[in-house]
Amino acid sequence: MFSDLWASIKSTSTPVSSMLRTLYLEMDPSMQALFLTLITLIASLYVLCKRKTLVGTKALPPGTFGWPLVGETFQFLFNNVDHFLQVRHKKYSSETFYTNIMGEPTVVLCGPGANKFVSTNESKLVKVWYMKTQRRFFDIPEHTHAAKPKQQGVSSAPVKILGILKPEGLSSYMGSKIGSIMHQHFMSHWEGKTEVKVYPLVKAFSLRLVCQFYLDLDQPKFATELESMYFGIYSVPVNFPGSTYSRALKAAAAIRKEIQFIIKEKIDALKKGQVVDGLLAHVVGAEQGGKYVPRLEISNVIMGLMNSTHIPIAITLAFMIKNIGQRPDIYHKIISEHADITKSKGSSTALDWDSILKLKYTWAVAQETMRLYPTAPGAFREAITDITYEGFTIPKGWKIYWSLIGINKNPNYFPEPESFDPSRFEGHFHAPYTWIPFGAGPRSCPGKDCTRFVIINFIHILITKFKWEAIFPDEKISGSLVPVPAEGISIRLHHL
Ligand code: HEM
Repeated sequence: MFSDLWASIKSTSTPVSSMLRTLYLEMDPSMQALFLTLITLIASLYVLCKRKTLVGTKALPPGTFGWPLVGETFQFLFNNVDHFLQVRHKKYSSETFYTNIMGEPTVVLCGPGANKFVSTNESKLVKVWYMKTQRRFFDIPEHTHAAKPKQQGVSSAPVKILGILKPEGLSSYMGSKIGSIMHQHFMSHWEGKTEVKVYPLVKAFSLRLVCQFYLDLDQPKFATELESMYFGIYSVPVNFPGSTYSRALKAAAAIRKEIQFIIKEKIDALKKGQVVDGLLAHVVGAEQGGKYVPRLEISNVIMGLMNSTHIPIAITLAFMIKNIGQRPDIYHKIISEHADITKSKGSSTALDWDSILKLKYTWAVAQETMRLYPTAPGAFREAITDITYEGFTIPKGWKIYWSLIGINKNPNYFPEPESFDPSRFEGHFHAPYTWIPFGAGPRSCPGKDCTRFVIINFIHILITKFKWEAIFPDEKISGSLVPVPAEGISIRLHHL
């Protein structure tokens, strides 16, 4: 907090701040600490007074700002997110409340009404807002709200990548790669084993996939860095040595440096007229106004995609495998669904998109997994103007935390919410806007089809080669905002 405060004094250039700066620099270290404590106290009092004024003048939803400066950031980041929401829903008997997260006055919205409201008012009443962690890791300038590239038409690089994520691109481009990656993965990690730990294995698989797919690397890299960065997004952005945030910052810098180096290699090869293969070469080679797309831009897009793909796919696969292993009824239903496809295709090649679409029950199992073990708990927006929502005001400039999972375990929307029941997603659809793991509206996830493609392909190979059961069905789940299998999910394997 002190370092942030000092950083903001350093970066502002009013006469008062220059005076404070001069004063600070002339003090000895003990006086400097006292000085910062005093400033913090004064700032807290100021924030308290300002809050009183804000709360007094607007018809805000119920809620509290929590502690001065830190607000309810710690409860949000470190309590289980379901608990954070449930406590406040009970207290305020509403799916809308205000709080302070990451030093920002924030209204938390959840429920079908909120899902429809936020997703249909993108760029009209709300715009995307990134936490400091995201801005620092992905090099997003403070006031950039990263409108979708295809809407702005600025850069062809991200558009080219996102095009490949569409179903037709997935089958033709990713299909050939994923087939051989899965074959090698199962040969080296599963074949011949009688017991395995699933989470480390599926992480290794998805790491290999992202390295091969996005960077054209045969040898996977960045295992620790990508994980640090992913979980560092939900950390307190104070950069002291050893903190989650500091580790994640270092990890992001290391990944960016390495990716830029790989991009440079591709550019050099292209300049020499060599034939360069792979998605990255395809993007790097795309010229904009006679120039190659800036390296920084490409590396940020690639980092974002690696981050969105690696851990979410691994966590979803791990919990899906665990639940299938605990439920013979689900296992048998999946096996019979895959039998026809296996007969016509064989089990060692990747399934094409048409086959993926036929495997509806397997997707229902994945959907139920994402309901109970969601990897994208929510997203931030900023109010572009004073917004009236359900009779309350969300003042202009306030942040909105759009909880995508707030009703995932609400019995009004999902009866017997704790039971793993894929049939909820079969045939009859749940009510609109009740289940949106990939978001909704113009900023919804462009990786939804890719997720479905990878997960179903993986389960297809697994189910046609093995039968399994979970060794510790009651294994604990760690993680507060994103669920992580605490012990890695051990299963007993039987080769078919
Ligand atoms: C379990 C898997 C996944 C889940 C649950 C998920 C969820 C989400 C959600 C909820 C958003 C919207 C955030 C918002 O509204 O601000 C999002 C955005 C995004 N996702 Fe995914 N995602 C998954 C996998 C993927 C994959 C595999 C990719 C890449 C291939 C991907 C790429 C992206 C990108 C680039 C965005 C930003 C879109 C934008 O800002 O317009 N995601 N994801």
